This record gives sequence, structure tokens and C-alpha cells, in this order.
Amino acid sequence: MTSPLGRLRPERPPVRRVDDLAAALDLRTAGPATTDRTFTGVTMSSSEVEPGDLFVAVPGLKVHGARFAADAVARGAVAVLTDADGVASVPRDVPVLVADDPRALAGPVAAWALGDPASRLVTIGVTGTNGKTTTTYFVDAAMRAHHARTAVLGTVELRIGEDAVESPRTTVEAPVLQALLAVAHERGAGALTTEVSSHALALGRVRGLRFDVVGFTNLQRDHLDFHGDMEGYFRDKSRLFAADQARRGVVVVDDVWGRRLAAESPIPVETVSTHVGAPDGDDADWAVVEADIGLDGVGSRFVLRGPDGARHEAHSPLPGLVNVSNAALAIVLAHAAGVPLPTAVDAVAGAHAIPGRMERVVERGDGWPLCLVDYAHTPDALVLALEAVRPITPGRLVLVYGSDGDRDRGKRPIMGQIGARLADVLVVTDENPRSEDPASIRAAILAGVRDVRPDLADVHEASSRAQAIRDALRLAGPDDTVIVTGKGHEPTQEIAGVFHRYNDRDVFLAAHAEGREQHA
Ligand SMILES: CC(=O)N[C@H]1[C@@H](OP(=O)(O)OP(=O)(O)OC[C@H]2O[C@@H](n3ccc(=O)[nH]c3=O)[C@H](O)[C@@H]2O)O[C@H](CO)[C@@H](O)[C@@H]1O[C@H](C)C(=O)N[C@@H](C)C(=O)N[C@H](CCC(=O)O)C(=O)O
Ligand SMILES: Nc1ncnc2c1ncn2[C@@H]1O[C@H](COP(=O)(O)OP(=O)(O)OP(=O)(O)O)[C@@H](O)[C@H]1O
Repeated sequence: MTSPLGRLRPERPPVRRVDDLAAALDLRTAGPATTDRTFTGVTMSSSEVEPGDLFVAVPGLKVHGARFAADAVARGAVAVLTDADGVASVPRDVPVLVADDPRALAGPVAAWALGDPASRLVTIGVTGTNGKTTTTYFVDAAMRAHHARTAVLGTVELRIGEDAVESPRTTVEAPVLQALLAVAHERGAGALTTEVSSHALALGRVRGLRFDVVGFTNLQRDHLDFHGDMEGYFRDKSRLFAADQARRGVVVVDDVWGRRLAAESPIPVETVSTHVGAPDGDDADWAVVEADIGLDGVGSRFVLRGPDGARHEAHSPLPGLVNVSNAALAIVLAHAAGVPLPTAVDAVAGAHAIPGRMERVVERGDGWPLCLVDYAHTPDALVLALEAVRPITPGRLVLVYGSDGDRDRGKRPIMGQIGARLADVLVVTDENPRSEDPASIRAAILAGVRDVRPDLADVHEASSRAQAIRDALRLAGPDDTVIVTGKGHEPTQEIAGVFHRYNDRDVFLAAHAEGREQHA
């Protein structure tokens, strides 16, 4: 993060009348008359209220937001939008707007209040189980090549131009999204690209915004606690491809869900087949028809065939087949969003490092191994990450990793088996143990390691993550690659319920700086 983004609100928001809003969105009113009441901002969280705001009080999974209406008013909220159940909790002297589903209206209300900021920018949304962050950054690289300034929002950060803050979630709440669109426009951005999580779609966080282009990466088993089953998960993801959410779409059709989305989509879509030899590759509008993975020791060269049959030489700046897929999708998305194809191809090839996504923290050279940080924290992602790094590693693959506490215990031995199978040297350590005993998590991973490598040769254990990275650097030679997985960009580590500032990248950089000093 280069510098703070500062206030996540526009400097000069329009002043709106509450009764105009009621008329525009056909809302019932309660409490004192709304005449002459004006507001300048919208929020769903009492702790984020600024004087002059409309507070949207929604029924949550845990609590009804109306319980916090008095707090919101004390902080300066001038009116409340809620449902029939919430009305009684609003202080009597405050005007109330009543709707059946206030959560679904939070986005449209904020968009109305800010004068539909999305209509002044090119907007791109990316959804799918994996690859959202990477694809979003690749798209942003292409948008940057075409627009003087851009904005990018997602799991890692909220960035407008060169200013950024840590992101509270993958997709921000609807009023925050609308405010960020207005801030982006105010600061001269021509395009905004955001990740759109399935939770965001189920909870209406992108309502009130019609994207110029939306993209779909893939659908794999995840978040079923929230969506129920794969069918429900697919239905929630598909909501982005509705006529009121997007003008057009780009869908990767390598899995059955992508093919189904493309077939059922009510908006026009272009299809992309991103794995050489993937089913339906020949029928797709765009297809990766050749790929040399890791050929140049960095990313991959590939050839993208367009709808007119023309072949475009392209490059993914990150290793592995999955990043060929992300790069191809990003090129087609950027092109659909108005970027000339050659500009999109070049910009994706030269995309900056993405924090914690196969991030090359220290380059190989001067006796140092290549040092990478990656976010892979599931068995599937770990396999992909290690397979991607092998072709760019002349020597041994040194893996530093753990498995998180208070989450899926069954994956720990599987993570152990994968590490033992695909890496040469292992340093098993902690990854957000949360309330659990870190040693017992490491023991479960090591049990999996032992299934594959009973002698435990080249297997080490370190109770501090920073120490684990230093151990790995001591063990690694100049031809080796040290990869630390699990936490990626995350700025904290949760131990015994306490969040400690911690970042894998900083440990690598500190060790590197120390090493250079000793050398000098
Ligand atoms: C399942 C889910 O997404 N829940 C979100 C949802 O919670 P909720 O409906 O249960 O809200 P609640 O806590 O009952 O509160 C009800 C209302 O009262 C308000 N409130 C509450 C307390 C208070 O002091 N003042 C106040 O105004 C809240 O802002 C809310 O509007 O609305 C809350 C705020 O509106 C969110 O904070 C909360 O996200 C929780 C923290 C969360 O963990 N969400 C995750 C699952 C999520 O959204 N993840 C996806 C990425 C997933 C992925 O791809 O990996 C994401 O987009 O980040
Ligand atoms: N297209 C893809 N298909 C499958 N796996 C992928 C793909 N792209 C990235 N991955 C794997 O998923 C992990 C997360 O990548 P990325 O952060 O880009 O995805 P995401 O959808 O944003 O996930 P999250 O919401 O958890 O941040 C990476 O470690 C990578 O190994």
C-alpha cells in the first residue's frame, strides 16, 4: 500500500431531499414529516455514520440494524431507511422511510444520492471461485494503459490512482461501493474494476450498479455453508449476469458451470476457453491454442485465438496454467471494456506484481534463491501453486506453510501430503492458529507428510512463522525457490484470538536487507 486513501467519501457530495428520495424510489414514510430534510451520504453501519447521513437499517443474520438507529442518530444521521420491523426502534423525532427489503435498496439509494457515479466511469466486475483478485489486477493493468487513472477494489486493497487502503472484505457494502465510485470519478479515474464475491451477490452489495462488462473465472466447491449447495452457489454467482447488473459478459467455459452460465445468460456474452485442449475450445469465441508454461523463468507465453480466427501472441506475467487462464480472461474483458486488443495484451504482459499472489519478493541472484509469497490456502490452490513454481526452479522447491485454526480440520493432513509430494524441503509452521493450539495443527500436517515421506528427511518445524522463513532461507541454495503459502497479502496473524501485525513479505525483505548488510 503506497499511501492512505483517506476519506472513502466524495469531497463534494450532492445535497438531496429525503422526500425526493421517497418519491423517486416509491418509499412509504413514517415518523415526522420529511419536508425540508436533506442528506448527503448513505451508510449501513452505525459506526460509519457521518453527520448528514441517511442510515439504512437492515435485518442481518445476527441482529437487526434498527437496534443501532439511536447510535446512528447520535452520530448525525438525519433519517433512517428500514423495514416494517425496524420502524419502532427509530427515535421518534427522526423521519423514517419504509421498504420491504432495505438491504436490496441500499445500493440504488446510494446511487441515486450520488447521481449514479457508475455512469461516469467504465466499470468491470469479476466473479468466480478462484482467480478474481489476479484477473482484476490484470484487467486494471490494461485499463491503466488506456485511462489516465483507474481504481481497483478487492480482497487485497481499495485503490484509487496511487492511493490505497487495506480492504475490509472482497466486495465492500453497497453504499461504500457507490461512494468509492464517486471518489474515483472525483479524482479523475476513467475506470473501476472490482472483485464481486458470491456473498456480495447474495447480499445485494452490487445492486444499483450496472457494470459495463462482467467476467466469470470458474466455479469450484466453496462457501457451501452460506449458499447451501453447488446449485445455490451457481445461482448466486449468476446474479451478476442479469440485465440490470451488467451490459455484457465474458465467461471462461473450461468447467461445466461456465458453459451453463454462457448458455443461460440473459445478457450477451463472449466465451473464452483458456486451457489448451479444453472441452468446447473450438466453439469458444476466444481460445488459448498454445501455451508454454514457465518458458522464460517468469510467466508463460501463450497464443490467444480471437473470434475472427486471428492469433495473438500474449504473455502471463505470473507462473502456472491458471494464470494463463486469468490473463486470457483479463485481455478479453479489457477489450470488451473498450481497450484496443494490442494495448490489453501488452499491459497484461507487463502487469505489476499483485500483493501476495505469486509475488516475487526477492529475485534469484547474488547467491539468493527466488523468494515467493502466495495466498494458496486450500489443497487445490496449493497443488496449483507448487506445480506452477516447479518449471521456474532449477534446484529444490522449499515450501514454508501451515494450515489455519478453527477451520476445516480435515484439510491439514491433505496439506501435509501435498507438500511432501510436490516440494523438496518443507518447513511446517503456523498460519492463523486462532483459538487452537498451534502445535497440534502442525502435528496434523506432519502426520500427512509422514504418509508420503515416512523418514521425514528435509522436513522441519518452526513455531514462529518469521523463524520458519529464516530457516528456509538458511536451507536454500541459489538455484532453489523458497515459496511461503497461505497468507499472501494478509497484514495480520491471529494467535489465541489476538491479531498481531505480520506479513510474510516483510520477513523476506528484512532477511534480504540483513544479508546484504552482512555481505557489504
Ligand atoms: C455473511 C455475511 O456476509 N455477513 C455480512 C452481513 O452480516 P449480517 O447481515 O449478519 O449483519 P449483522 O451483523 O446481523 O448486522 C445487521 C446490520 O446491522 C448493522 N450494525 C451492526 C452492528 C453495529 O454496531 N451497528 C450496525 O449498524 C450492520 O452494519 C448490518 O448492516 O452484513 C454485515 C454488514 O452489513 C457484514 O459485516 C457481514 O459480513 C461478515 C463480517 C462476513 O464475514 N462476510 C464474509 C463471509 C464475506 O462477505 N465474504 C466475502 C468473500 C468471500 C470469499 O470469496 O472468500 C466478501 O465479499 O468479503
Ligand atoms: N483461474 C484459476 N483457477 C483455479 N485456481 C486459481 C485461478 N487463479 C488463481 N488460482 C489459485 O487461487 C488462489 C487465489 O487466487 P486469487 O486471489 O486470484 O483468487 P480469488 O478468487 O480472488 O480468491 P480469494 O477470494 O480467496 O482472494 C491462488 O493461490 C491460485 O493458486
